[in-house]
Amino acid sequence: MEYEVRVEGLDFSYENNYILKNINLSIKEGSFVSIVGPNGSGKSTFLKNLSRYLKPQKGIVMLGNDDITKLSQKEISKRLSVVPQNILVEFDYKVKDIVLMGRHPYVKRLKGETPEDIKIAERAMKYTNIMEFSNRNFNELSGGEKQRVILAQALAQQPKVLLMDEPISHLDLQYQVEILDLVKKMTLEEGLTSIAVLHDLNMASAYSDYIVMLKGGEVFFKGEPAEVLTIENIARVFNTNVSISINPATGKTYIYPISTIPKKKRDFAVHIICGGGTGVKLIQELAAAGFTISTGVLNIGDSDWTISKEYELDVAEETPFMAISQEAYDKNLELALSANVLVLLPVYFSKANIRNLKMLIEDRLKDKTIYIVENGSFEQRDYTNGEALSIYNKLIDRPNVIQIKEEQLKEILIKADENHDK
Ligand SMILES: Nc1ncnc2c1ncn2[C@@H]1O[C@H](COP(=O)(O)OP(=O)(O)OP(=O)(O)O)[C@@H](O)[C@H]1O
Repeated sequence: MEYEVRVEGLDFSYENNYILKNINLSIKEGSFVSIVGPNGSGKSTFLKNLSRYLKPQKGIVMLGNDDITKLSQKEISKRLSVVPQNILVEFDYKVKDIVLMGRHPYVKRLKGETPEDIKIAERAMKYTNIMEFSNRNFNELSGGEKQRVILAQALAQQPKVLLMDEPISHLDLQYQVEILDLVKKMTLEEGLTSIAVLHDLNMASAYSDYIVMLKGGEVFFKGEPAEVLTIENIARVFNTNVSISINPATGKTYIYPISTIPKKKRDFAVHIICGGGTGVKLIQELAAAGFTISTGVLNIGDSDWTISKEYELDVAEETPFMAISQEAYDKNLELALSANVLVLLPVYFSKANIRNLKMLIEDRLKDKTIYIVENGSFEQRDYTNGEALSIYNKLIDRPNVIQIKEEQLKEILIKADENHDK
């Protein structure tokens, strides 16, 4: 398969300060790729390594079939153009001259621009809707107008690859959509490969074929928008609670941030048996609703463990890959006993964590309401040769156990809390 941009084993550091670590990516020709990640995660540094403005200490960047280090600056400029984050134009050039500078890689020495160059620059100005101020001085323009001029210059370069660092940060909504529509159209119709640093995850979701999520200079997740922009991934990378839905108009993932300030602090305590990421969404929702939450037994480093720690919950924990010890079991039971209700999420059971299930049939918990969330068949989650299934079957027959869908859980717990307060 032909790849327009390929990055292999790229490491970059400023002096001894490692910024990018072992980046590997293959970006297909004609795709729209967004680079997302928190401030300081290395997005701009990564783009600068792609354009050879910065040179990686390790690894290679391929443009088509060529190693970028083997190409001359002029050759790179014919294939790749950059819309930088900070636009600095020291001399007060006219807009049309700045756009025409995009033709420099093509201009033959002593010959100057040809009528063809001028036509291409004008087309780029029309595309970006800046014709009306083509005779004005660049430094008089607003931030958004400047951003469009720089994009026009980049397009006048007729690149195969367009790198954009926060290209819509200064634009109002109309121009955000216009510019991203324009770039998207060029990827679809002209095979342009576009790689953009975007802060707005909803814009990234709407326009990208592929998203790369950086954290601490490493690729944390990459893939199609719906695979990358999940509640769990956003919580881990941005330390932020979001809820996600599918935009009915576009079919794309839509992200809503959730304030972490609980509307009401509740004494009502919920102990959640989870693991492997099954608890992330519920923990966020219940924490946002003000519940007192505990979790267990979770292996240290598991995504449910990580989010529990971020929310400073009480967690019964165990060393990774170890079976639940007596000590962890006792802590889990202690948390379960002090909670008002228990919740069992659809986790996989193996010999290592089967004690989480066994605990729920302890006599001491027979008066505690246990909500069980099932999302398929328990058999598929049983890796204990039937031992877990037989405990589970006993459990669901108990009068204190209620089977429930996960989406009903929050409302039921809110009601349970209100009844409990009366
Ligand atoms: N010229 C430089 N010299 C030394 N350190 C730098 C330099 N430029 C950036 N850094 C550091 O490299 C890290 C990554 O910065 P970078 O600008 O790539 O992040 P970013 O993800 O684009 O951030 P933002 O979202 O804030 O624009 C930061 O810690 C930053 O302080």
